[in-house]
Amino acid sequence: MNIVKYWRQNMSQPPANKKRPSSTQNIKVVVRVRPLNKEEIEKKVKSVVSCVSLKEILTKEKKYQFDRVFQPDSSQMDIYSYVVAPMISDVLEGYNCTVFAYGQTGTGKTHTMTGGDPTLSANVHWRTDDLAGCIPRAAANIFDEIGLMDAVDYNVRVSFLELYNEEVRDLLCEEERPSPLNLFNDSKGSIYIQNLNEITVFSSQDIYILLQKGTHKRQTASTLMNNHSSRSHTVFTITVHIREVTMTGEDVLKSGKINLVDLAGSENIAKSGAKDKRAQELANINRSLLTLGRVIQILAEKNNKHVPYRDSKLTRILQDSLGGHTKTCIIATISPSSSSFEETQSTLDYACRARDIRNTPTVNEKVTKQQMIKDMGHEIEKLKKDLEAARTGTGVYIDKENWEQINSDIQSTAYTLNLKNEVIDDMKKKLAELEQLRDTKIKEFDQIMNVCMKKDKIIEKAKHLLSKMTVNLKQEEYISNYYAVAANETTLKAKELFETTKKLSVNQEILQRKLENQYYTNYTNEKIVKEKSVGLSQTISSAAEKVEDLRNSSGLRLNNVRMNLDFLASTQADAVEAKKLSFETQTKTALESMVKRVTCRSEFNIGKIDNVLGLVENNVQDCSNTSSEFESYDRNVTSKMKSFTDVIAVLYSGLQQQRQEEIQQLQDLEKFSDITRSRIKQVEHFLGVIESSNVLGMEQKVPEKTVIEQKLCDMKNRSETTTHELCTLRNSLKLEPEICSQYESEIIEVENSDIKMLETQVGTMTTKIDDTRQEIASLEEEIESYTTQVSVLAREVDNALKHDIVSSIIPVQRGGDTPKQNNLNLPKRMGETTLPRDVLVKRFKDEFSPNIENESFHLNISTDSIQPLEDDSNEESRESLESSK
Ligand SMILES: Nc1ncnc2c1ncn2[C@@H]1O[C@H](COP(=O)(O)OP(=O)(O)OP(=O)(O)O)[C@@H](O)[C@H]1O
Repeated sequence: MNIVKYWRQNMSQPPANKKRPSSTQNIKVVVRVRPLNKEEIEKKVKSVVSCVSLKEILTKEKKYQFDRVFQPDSSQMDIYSYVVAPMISDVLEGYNCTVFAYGQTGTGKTHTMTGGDPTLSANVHWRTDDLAGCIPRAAANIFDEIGLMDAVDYNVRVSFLELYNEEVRDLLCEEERPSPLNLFNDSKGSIYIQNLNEITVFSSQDIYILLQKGTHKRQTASTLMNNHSSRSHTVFTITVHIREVTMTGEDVLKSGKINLVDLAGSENIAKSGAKDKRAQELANINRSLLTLGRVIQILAEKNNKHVPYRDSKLTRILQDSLGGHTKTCIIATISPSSSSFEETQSTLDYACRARDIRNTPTVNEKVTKQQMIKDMGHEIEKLKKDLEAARTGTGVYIDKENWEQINSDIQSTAYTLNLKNEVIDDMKKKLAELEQLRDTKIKEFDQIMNVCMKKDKIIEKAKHLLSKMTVNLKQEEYISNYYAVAANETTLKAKELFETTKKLSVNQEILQRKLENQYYTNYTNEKIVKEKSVGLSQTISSAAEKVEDLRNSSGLRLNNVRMNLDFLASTQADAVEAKKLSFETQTKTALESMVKRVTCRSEFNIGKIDNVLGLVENNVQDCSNTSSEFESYDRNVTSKMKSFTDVIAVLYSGLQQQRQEEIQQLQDLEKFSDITRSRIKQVEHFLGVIESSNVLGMEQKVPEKTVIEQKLCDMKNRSETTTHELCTLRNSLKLEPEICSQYESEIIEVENSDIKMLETQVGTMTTKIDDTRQEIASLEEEIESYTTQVSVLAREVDNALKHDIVSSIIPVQRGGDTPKQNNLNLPKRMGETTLPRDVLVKRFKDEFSPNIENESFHLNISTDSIQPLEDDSNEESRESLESSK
């Protein structure tokens, strides 16, 4: 086993467990815009992309940013220098690198990766060759670089495969029946393509030849978009193995490779016009590109989703280059043509997404010579054991052919096993994916259920709203019908009004003429009234003067009457007062003389008189208690009685003798009392006369009746007291008849004089009352005459008004017949047509509310069903109008 074979078997991909940790970096993405081709120039196709800067490109819709943008005039070398050249040194350092061209068909992928026929420019240096693409340049560049290195030993190997209709083909295989190329995941997780030829090359020329050979074998076809359209994806791989000696003198083997991928162009089937086989090719191309796009999308999103590398062989082959340990660069090729705008936009979006993919480029492990010897020693040992077993017959000896057959069977079994394992792995992964998908779907289902429930609620609400809206719609129909009827009615009313207005204008003219006549007549009458009013006012003023005179004269007379009455009242009061005083004085004097005589005549009956005197004293004290007016008199009597006590004592003896006389006197006193009583009656009679004579307020002016009655009452009391005393005296002392008669005569005298005086006073008063009556009668006559005069004056004024003014006023002349109001045909219900909406809505609800909830509710409104509003409704309308105001 040579070194290269060893490497191929053990180190073609860096083993996962032997990789050194490295930093991640984004995939490099550049855009190359091809120039307009001849055809496009002829058709004067417009360019729809513009390179704004080295890193920005602008389409008519969007601006994109990339690691670099190559304009249409960019050279092949420009692309190579920026994209591939840096990778060559990486490859030589032990990195795996990948460059792939992606883009719409005919945009220059093959031109960029391969370029012109490299064998034709064999004598041209790759740097100066204008046509050479990235692959021949990389080949030449690698050899240049290796030549510059102090490599002890190196090996450059090339493989070239194509992926056509999901089938891997070896483009460098010269066998007529090539072995099938199967993809394996080796024990280290890397992709291994079984039976793929790797041809060792020693110069760039070797590579050019192989490239040319392989390119010839590649599936191409002429399409509408490209005369030499590649119908397959190709991967051209240059692997470099370098043996070098370390500082410690140790031999190490390092390896790096570069994959140069030229993808088949994505294409619109309709645009391409592909049919049958070509359509099948295109579908496969598009499917694999779609998977590549999905892988890029998932890797760019970085959401730890499963990356579907296994969905296509293209992505399986490129697995390590996308999100793996490879340094990767994508060259997106686009056409500037406006006819390809959609594809260009799609390619740019695709490329833009790919910028987010992050790889972790890792240097392949260098293998030491010792390790290699050790591993190879193990191998030799195994083979030795097999040989020994064969020689000694302890093992199994098998014929060479059989052995090869067994080996091939083992290999095919291993292959099948591997396939099965792959299938199992795939199924496990798919199972995991399905479980994940199931969980996701359950969550989605729950979410959908929630959404459904919400939607159900929304639908319920919508239904409710719909029913409401239906009712509203019907309500609107009802209202609009109503308004239509109302509009018709209004039109009719308007016509009626128009006719009425015509009639009114005629009537107005008649009324106008009447008014003018009326105005003229009123003006004339006003003038007449003014003239007559002057004479009437004079008459009224003379009447007023007369009334004033009468009022004055009657006032004077009334004052005289009043004064006379006042005088009469005052003189009467004075007379009564004087009479009172004289009566009291006389009574007092009479009593004093009577006491004196009694005292003198009762000397002999002193003991008995003591008793009588005590009684008299008690009586006098009683009299003083009953009347305040007699207090002073009582005190005098008492004091006199005291002074008389001594005298009485002296006279006591003589009293016995005079007893008979006293009895007589008592009898006389009784008579006196009778007379006094009759006088009192006379006074009462007198008072009655006075009372009956009160006319025209005289009652107020005559001395108060109550006062006289009081006095009379006092007199009665005193008279009774005196009578009582006399009785007592008569009974106890047997008063002498002489004394009594003397007393009687004295008292009669006093009484007579009093009565006379009273009679004269009464006569005077009667006379005065008669005078007053006469004056009142004359006054009444005067008032009557005054009333008569006033009534005469009033009649005069009345006559003047009736005859003088009214007879002078001109009667209003007729200006024509006043039109009858009945003739006017005015509309009676003008308010009906302007019925407010609120009222209509209320009426609608009242009429149809029981049916509104019913689904089958159908509003069938005929114009007949709309009745004019009753008074209540008018009231409502007015209320609603007011509220709306
Ligand atoms: N940058 C460029 N400068 C000059 N000519 C170019 C450029 N890019 C492409 N072309 C020309 O355009 C034509 C189509 O190019 P190419 O075959 O490389 O496209 P493609 O993308 O590989 O197409 P497909 O996907 O169909 O294979 C070729 O004739 C090529 O020479």
